[in-house]
Amino acid sequence: MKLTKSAGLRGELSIPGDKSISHRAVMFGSLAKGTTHISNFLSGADCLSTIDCFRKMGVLIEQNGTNVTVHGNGLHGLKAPSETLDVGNSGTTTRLISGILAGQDFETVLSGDASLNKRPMGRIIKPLEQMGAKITSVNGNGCAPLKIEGTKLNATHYDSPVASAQVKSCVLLAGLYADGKTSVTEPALSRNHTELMLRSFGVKVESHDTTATITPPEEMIATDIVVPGDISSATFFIVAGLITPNSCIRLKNVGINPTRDGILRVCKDMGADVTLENVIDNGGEPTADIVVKTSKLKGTVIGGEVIPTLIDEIPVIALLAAFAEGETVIKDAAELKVKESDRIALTVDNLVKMGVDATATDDGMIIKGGNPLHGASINCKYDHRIAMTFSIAGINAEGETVIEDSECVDVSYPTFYEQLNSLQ
Ligand SMILES: O=C(O)C1=C[C@@H](OP(=O)(O)O)[C@@H](O)[C@H](O)C1
Ligand SMILES: C=C(OP(=O)(O)O)C(=O)O
Repeated sequence: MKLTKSAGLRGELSIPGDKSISHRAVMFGSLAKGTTHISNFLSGADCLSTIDCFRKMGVLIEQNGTNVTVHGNGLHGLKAPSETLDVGNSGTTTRLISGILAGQDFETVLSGDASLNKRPMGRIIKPLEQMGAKITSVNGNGCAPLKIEGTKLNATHYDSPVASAQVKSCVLLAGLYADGKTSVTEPALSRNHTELMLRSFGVKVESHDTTATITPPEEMIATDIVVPGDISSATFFIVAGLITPNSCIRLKNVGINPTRDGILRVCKDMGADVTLENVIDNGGEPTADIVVKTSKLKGTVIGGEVIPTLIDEIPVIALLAAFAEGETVIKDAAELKVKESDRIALTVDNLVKMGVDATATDDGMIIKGGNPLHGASINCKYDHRIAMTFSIAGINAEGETVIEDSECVDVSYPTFYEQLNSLQ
């Protein structure tokens, strides 16, 4: 993909469905009794991997674009797959499904693409083993492929060393099959979509501060899910609207769950002109239209408890910081090193390539704003969020920017370039 400087972005976008919520709707619908209708489903490669895995375990799932119907098999109705489950590029699919598979009465093997098979799975192997699960890293390196021999599980309490919704969700989902209440405490609250959605499927889940507790149900009951727009996807256009001169963009129907809204807090701290309209409280997963205008920005410090609420947005927040006056420090974000790529190194390297004063640190980065950007050839290492971040950089740089392997945006945002073009 080739990009050149934009004269301004104007118009409105309907942001595609939330990736985290789309994954969970398919998983929980598959385990429920009855039919779950999902609307505004994210038809991105990661969520399609989740559909594929459950189809291979005998669940009838019909997909018609953003409408998905899941004919659930019930809590104990999954069938042994006849082949390895392909989790593609998706950490969420891998870690959440592992919790479910640990409690089945059959064996499965999970494997993904080159990036996925390098990501750490020890973080789920440890708590699952504490519950009595039989789960092994086939190559003995703590990564996928994973072999999971389903078995009876013991209820447990797990103190997670990381604020990770994938780890928390894995343990809670294994808890569906445990012999009593299972709880997880995390160092800071991560996204709570699992807790909220399990409740809407009739499961008792209690949340107190950073602890979530599940009581294993007899059955889960199907329900309909309307997926809000993905705030992580919206953030590319929030940043684009703020840094591109002469811009005014309305992003419609974006999920603003407080465990996901850190970007809005950062925008406020940086002095950005971002307003929320049509705020709707959908019972736990609120939505709003986000209106963004070109702004004069100032640097800030981003760290601590806000980090899990904006973890996937950090590469593009770093770009925002490059257009702010003064220094921005991003800290407590070492988790970025174990995403689809090392997002600290790759973000900083590519920002520097485009002329930004950016330095990587052990747990984040320091960006001094104000340097003009110039075009560059960007190797995104097949990381969708890096490809989109540097596409937005490209429309704000002198000369031409080329994004290699830009098709990887399909992982979370297949219509990204179409929507970007519609604003020019
Ligand atoms: O639970 C989820 O849906 C997700 C949790 C986050 O990962 P971690 O749990 O590893 O922080 C996030 O980065 C990922 O994109 C989606
Ligand atoms: C980290 C991400 O996803 P996952 O962990 O599901 O691969 C992401 O979408 O940025």
